[in-house]
Amino acid sequence: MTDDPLARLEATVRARRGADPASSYTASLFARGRPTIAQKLGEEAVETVIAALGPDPAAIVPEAADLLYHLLVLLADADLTLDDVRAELARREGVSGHDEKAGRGTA
Ligand SMILES: N=c1c2ncn([C@@H]3O[C@H](COP(=O)(O)OP(=O)(O)OP(=O)(O)O)[C@@H](O)[C@H]3O)c2ncn1[C@@H]1O[C@H](COP(=O)(O)O)[C@@H](O)[C@H]1O
Repeated sequence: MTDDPLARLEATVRARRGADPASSYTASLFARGRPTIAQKLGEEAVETVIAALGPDPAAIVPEAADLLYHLLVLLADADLTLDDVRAELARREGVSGHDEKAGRGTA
């Protein structure tokens, strides 16, 4: 078991795929499908933006947690993992910002 709560949450979310929707909010999201999952992610992104524009920076934290949770659900629904995202971030480390924006990054 990892010490990283985000990695533990990823494993829990992935384990909810195919579970009884009545037993778990995560399973109910998978049952509702990709459009609903994407919509929920968008809503949580907006709530994070609203918190960011408010007076209390600490209010961003719970919204960011909701956002990350729903991103993990989306990744799992697409059979993708945080390691896929880490690999993309690592790839970008070797690409200049200009080339990346122009879509000329090296693979
Ligand atoms: N981290 C989260 C987490 N973050 C946010 N949420 C849920 O995301 C929902 C977002 O709130 P909304 O008001 O937008 O949604 P809602 O009105 O409740 O429901 P809908 O709009 O989707 O119908 C809330 O129901 C939150 O409980 C989460 N639900 C579960 N987890 C974790 O996921 C794991 C699996 O949980 P279960 O699916 O409950 O087994 C556990 O580790 C949980 O801690």
